[in-house]
Amino acid sequence: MRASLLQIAVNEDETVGARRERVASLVREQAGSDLVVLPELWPTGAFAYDLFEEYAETLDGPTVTAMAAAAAEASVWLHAGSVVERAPDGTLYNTSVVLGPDGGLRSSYRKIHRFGFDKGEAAMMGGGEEIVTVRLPGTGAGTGTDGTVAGLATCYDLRFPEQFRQLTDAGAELLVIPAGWPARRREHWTLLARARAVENQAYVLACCSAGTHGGVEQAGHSRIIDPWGEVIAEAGEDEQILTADLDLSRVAKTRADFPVLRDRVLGLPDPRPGARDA
Ligand SMILES: O=C(O)CCC(=O)C(=O)O
Repeated sequence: MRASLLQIAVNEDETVGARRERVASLVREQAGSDLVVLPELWPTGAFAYDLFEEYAETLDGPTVTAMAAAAAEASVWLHAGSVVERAPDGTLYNTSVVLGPDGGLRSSYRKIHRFGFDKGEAAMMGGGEEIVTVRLPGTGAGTGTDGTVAGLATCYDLRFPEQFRQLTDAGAELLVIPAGWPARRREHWTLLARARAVENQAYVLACCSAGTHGGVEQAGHSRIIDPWGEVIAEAGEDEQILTADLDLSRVAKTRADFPVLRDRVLGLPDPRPGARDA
């Protein structure tokens, strides 16, 4: 599978509409890749809270429509990062969408762990309630059969390993993580993305924004990490396109050769009473 991560610069001197057109044209240029990935909330910026209401959209709104057309034109699977979704009851969600090579909506995922400690996204948005995997027919080790299973998570979710373990249990071989991670915690971004690859023995596609918006400089440093934890491609701090060829057969091979997932002890006992005081 050839994967391309588009580390988009999200700056305030570009309008949402202009960025949408620019990103659509970048997606169209990725013909030849199997899977293209965009960052979290790239239309507005993950920290541009004042734009969330104005640019909230349904999943047939302007961003998803433009991305669907671009995916179909390039004939690629497109993880279109996330958008501010307005649900029928008016609730806003940070929702990732996956579009097929024909432009059809194949899956969506509402970010479960909202960032902001009761402010920002955590105050403005509802939290997702579903663990989401999506099968990408025509890609990976299963090419020609049933394709790769991707597990979806977004930005702050990266800090919650239990979500990724559930994705692995649901069959994920590839973990796709769009983000708008702040530069001031870049070390956490790179460390945790690698940890999720090692502990789940899965490929990780971690796609962050670049630029600065809402007063928050973005971390960049998008990464493609293999199931052994090796970083096979890494971006710098500016807008960049990162492309790598993934050998999805390495997921099953790594899990068979070094079978830590098999060695899990499920249902660990409760802590021994009083152990803390011993
Ligand atoms: O966990 C972090 O440090 C950053 C998370 C974040 O920026 C987000 O989820 O939007």
